[in-house]
Amino acid sequence: MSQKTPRNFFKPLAIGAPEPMRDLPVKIERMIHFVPPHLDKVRAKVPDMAPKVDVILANLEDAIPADAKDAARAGAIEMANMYDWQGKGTGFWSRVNPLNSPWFQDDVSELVLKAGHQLDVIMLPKVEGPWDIHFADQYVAQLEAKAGLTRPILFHAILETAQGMSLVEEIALASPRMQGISLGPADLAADRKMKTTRVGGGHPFYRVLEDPHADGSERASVQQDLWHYTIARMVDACRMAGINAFYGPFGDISDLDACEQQFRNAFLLGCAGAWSLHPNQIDIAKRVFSPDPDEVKFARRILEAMPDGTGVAMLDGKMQDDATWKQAKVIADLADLVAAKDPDLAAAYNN
Ligand SMILES: CC(C)(COP(=O)(O)OP(=O)(O)OC[C@H]1O[C@@H](n2cnc3c(N)ncnc32)[C@H](O)[C@@H]1OP(=O)(O)O)[C@@H](O)C(=O)NCCC(=O)NCCSC(=O)C[C@H](O)C(=O)O
Ligand SMILES: [Mg+2]
Repeated sequence: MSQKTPRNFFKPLAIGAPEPMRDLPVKIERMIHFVPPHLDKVRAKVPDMAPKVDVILANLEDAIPADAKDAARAGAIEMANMYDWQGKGTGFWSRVNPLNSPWFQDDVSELVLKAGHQLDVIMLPKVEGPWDIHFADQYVAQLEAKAGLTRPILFHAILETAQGMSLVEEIALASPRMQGISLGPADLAADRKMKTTRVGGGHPFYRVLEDPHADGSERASVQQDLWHYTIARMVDACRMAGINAFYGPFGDISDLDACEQQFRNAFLLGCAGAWSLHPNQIDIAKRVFSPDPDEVKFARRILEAMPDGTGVAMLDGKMQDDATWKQAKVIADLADLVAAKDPDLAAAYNN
């Protein structure tokens, strides 16, 4: 048997390392806000930004120049001490460099040994298979033991290679540390040899054309979603493993409408949040990944109409049953989490 036994799955991988979590913390993670830690001007904004977002991520990988990797790592460790992350509830994550890079070992060891007490999640890029998670899992356990940490640091994998895509279910199940997976559309497009230089969103050439008309009139054609299959499969793998799926970056910073549409597609397909690369994407993610007030009120009506979650009811002409009760529960529970952090939305959900 190549799999660990169920009992061994939750055994610490180093003597002295904290017990792996059996249940993940329940948090809202509507936006994972990327910060380039080597830029003093942007890093200085962290204490002001932290209360306004759900997660701040210190990015050490792509978008950080090779000659700034040490500065970015030092900046990330400084960020750990710029805010009371564990006390105030905003997630503090860091995206480290790839496991085969010359920077991975220093990234992970310095983050865990010097910032582990504040670090919630390590984001692992370019994950090829469960073996990457297994390696990082034991390496981090050794470092946690050395640092005397009492809370395990969780992992978030980026789905951005064709091999990783083919093994996404095994990646999702590879460790108790797994808390989520994000789509990385740029690297995945490159690895798949897709013919687009865009970071997420659609492409004007990816369309469906209507059949020819007898009268030769112009045929309607509609742009299609390049990412539907990928996001849907990622969501299935994550939900099967009891973790959350996330849409990653939307690179056209100036196109707020297309960003919102891409985030909304991901939300409707089951994603819990998205990356925000720029301040102008934070409110888009907040708006999209918080349930709509009218949807919340209707969901609560479904729960009230079937208190024990079984049977059938008609609401506004729509059939409700055990399945829609579960759908309603997803929306109502998310609304409760959002309302606890966002007084404006709390008011909108309750008026
Ligand atoms: C994309 C940017 C380089 C744009 O920065 P800039 O040119 O400075 O934008 P603005 O002039 O509009 O900035 C306005 C003010 O906002 C501040 N700012 C900019 N970015 C951030 C930020 N992320 N957090 C906080 N504050 C930010 C500027 O400093 C300006 O402030 P002020 O002058 O005081 O008004 C930049 O946004 C950026 O670097 N974003 C992060 C990009 C990133 O992390 N990319 C990597 C993730 S995507 C990826 O790796 C692909 C993925 O893996 C895949 O494979 O798909
Ligand atoms: Mg990438």
